[in-house]
Amino acid sequence: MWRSRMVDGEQEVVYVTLGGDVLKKGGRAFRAATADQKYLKAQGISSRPANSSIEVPEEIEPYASRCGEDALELAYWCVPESVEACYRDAGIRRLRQWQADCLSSPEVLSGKSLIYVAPTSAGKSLVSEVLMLRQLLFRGRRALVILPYVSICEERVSQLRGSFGACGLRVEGLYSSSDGKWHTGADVAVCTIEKASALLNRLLEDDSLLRDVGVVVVDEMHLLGEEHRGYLLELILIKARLSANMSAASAQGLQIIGLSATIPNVQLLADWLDAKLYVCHERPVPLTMSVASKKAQTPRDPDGLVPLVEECARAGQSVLIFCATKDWCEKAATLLAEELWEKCREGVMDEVRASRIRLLEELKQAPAGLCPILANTVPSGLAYHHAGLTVEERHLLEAAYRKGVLCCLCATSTLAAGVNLPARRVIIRSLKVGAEALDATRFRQMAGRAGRVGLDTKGECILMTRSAKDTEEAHALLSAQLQPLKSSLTSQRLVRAVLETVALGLVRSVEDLEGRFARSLLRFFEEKPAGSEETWCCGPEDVPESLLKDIREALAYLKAQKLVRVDEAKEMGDSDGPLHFGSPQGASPSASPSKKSNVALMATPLGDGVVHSALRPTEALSVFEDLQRARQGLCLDSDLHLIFLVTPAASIEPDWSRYITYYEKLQPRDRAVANAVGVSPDFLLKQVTAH
Ligand SMILES: Nc1ncnc2c1ncn2[C@@H]1O[C@H](COP(=O)(O)OP(=O)(O)OP(=O)(O)O)[C@@H](O)[C@H]1O
Repeated sequence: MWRSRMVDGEQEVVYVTLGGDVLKKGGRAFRAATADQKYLKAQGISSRPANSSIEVPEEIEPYASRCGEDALELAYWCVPESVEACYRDAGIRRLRQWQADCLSSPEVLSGKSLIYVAPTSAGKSLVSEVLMLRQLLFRGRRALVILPYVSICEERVSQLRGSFGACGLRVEGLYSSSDGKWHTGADVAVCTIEKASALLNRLLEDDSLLRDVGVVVVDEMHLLGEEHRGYLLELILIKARLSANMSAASAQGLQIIGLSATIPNVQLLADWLDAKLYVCHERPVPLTMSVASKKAQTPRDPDGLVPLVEECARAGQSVLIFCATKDWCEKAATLLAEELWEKCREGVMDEVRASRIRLLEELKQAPAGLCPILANTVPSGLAYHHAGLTVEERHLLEAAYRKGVLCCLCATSTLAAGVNLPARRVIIRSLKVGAEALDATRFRQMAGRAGRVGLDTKGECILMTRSAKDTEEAHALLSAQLQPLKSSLTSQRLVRAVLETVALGLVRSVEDLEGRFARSLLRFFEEKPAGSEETWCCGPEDVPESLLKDIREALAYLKAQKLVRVDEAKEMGDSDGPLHFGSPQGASPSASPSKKSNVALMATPLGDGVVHSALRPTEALSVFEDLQRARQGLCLDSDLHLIFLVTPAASIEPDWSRYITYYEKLQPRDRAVANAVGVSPDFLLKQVTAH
């Protein structure tokens, strides 16, 4: 394929050969392109999009002569030589046995969805990368990678650029301040959940989802059950699959690859996505877990943290300490630096010492300047790490820890869920995370950081306790199972799902909503009666009553808020009705459609606006109400009204008695603005009484 890419700010045209080598535009590239095309034509593969995919790359040169018989070789899976070399540089020479077993399904290699489960640090990313490469190189499709946090997105972008870049593939990160546009030249988009949802809506509007995207990779898929963001992840997959089933391109299909932690009902995910399930329990570096209860220690170190760190410091091993709060992190780093100052320096190579001094200089140059705590701790190879640090500071400290310049980080739980920074020993100092109790999911994430692949022969996790009750709870945590996955797409979240699917034209009638849409929900698979039909083409028969009731309520709400219109007069005919899937294109639906419920559903302009805003319907309606009020009279006497209008909608609950104190101090003109936007004395009184 010919590609255009930016190199040092200059546009450069390159040819990527069949074998994945990148050649600059010129005589050699043209000769290679002609030879490749001739060869592919002889194999019956034309350059027309409909016939251009290489279904069995193992039969095509140069892969045919490279792939051999050994499934642990990257070449066996048709990874181009150039990419293989990059993996080798990163320490990946051969696949692990479980990785090869997981890939070894012919159905998955030809595009069936896959859910796989493996312990932390098992090397889950590599499996998804091999499958992505097949879609990108041999089918000419694009890949969407969805990750839960910005920090992991950054890490994955640089890792994928390192490996995929070698064969001319371009990787784009869509998170934080990115404009969220997937530029045409980029083959892979790496996004957070929120950006992925907005991006998908845009792709669906352009009708380019199925034409372009061949694979969606979802990391940490068990987050689907998470209350605040999980529903958005479910909605992304619902929209993608509804679209895949509607498109004429569905023959090519959309492959969903989900990486999940061990949850008791992981089979549910596979059933829902009609995916193959692979489960591996092996950890490349064995993990031991223990509880350390408080012993009589020094007044400065009542928990006995210092000896646990000292043991590793003396052996030159790295330690991660998880603390409940930011304050604890800073205090722990200070305490350890003071207590271990001399010991931490013994045996430290001059080179490391010089690197620590350089790190201090770099921190000094960072926009926030050098924090006095870090100034004290870094020379001993210690630092704290929490959300109070700036992005630059965090990057500097993470890089230093990775290189071994720092040997101990005192961090909050966000580090466990974010970047990949393993340690020989993980110490969890409390059974609390902030004010909340430490649950099994977070505990596993933290413990999973123990043991660095290739560097350690084992990993250790020590859970510190302060009382007999704590010790009992800690032992329970060691053996605790994660909670079974349960859909969080309920009430107002279900309202959003109905609105988005209707506005995007993925659901076009009440029958469609109660049939195909209902069957695309994870809840349908949680609640469906045994033996019920699983095909998408059925109507509401078999859909559990409670689910139908909730969907009808969501629709009633949307109608009442004038976000969706139900056009009773317009019955959906065969030409404009929902496509019926699971049956050949154009074949009549197997379930006889009830004409009565086959009435058209469409979003109103306000409904479309709500979807475009990417806000929750309730938030968007409240913004709309504010804007309508502002249209009747915008108060420019002071800045308050404008500030109110541009403040992002957020569901925060203020301290109402403090709020009243501020309200009482407002100038009369500002108070008039407050009254005009609905913050009246009556309203405030009600809030104080209610809370
Ligand atoms: N076959 C392999 N040979 C050597 N190293 C490997 C192999 N596969 C993966 N790795 C390395 O193992 C480390 C962990 O891999 P990865 O981040 O994919 O793990 P993971 O299973 O996604 O873990 P987590 O759940 O913690 O994110 C990485 O440094 C990766 O380069």
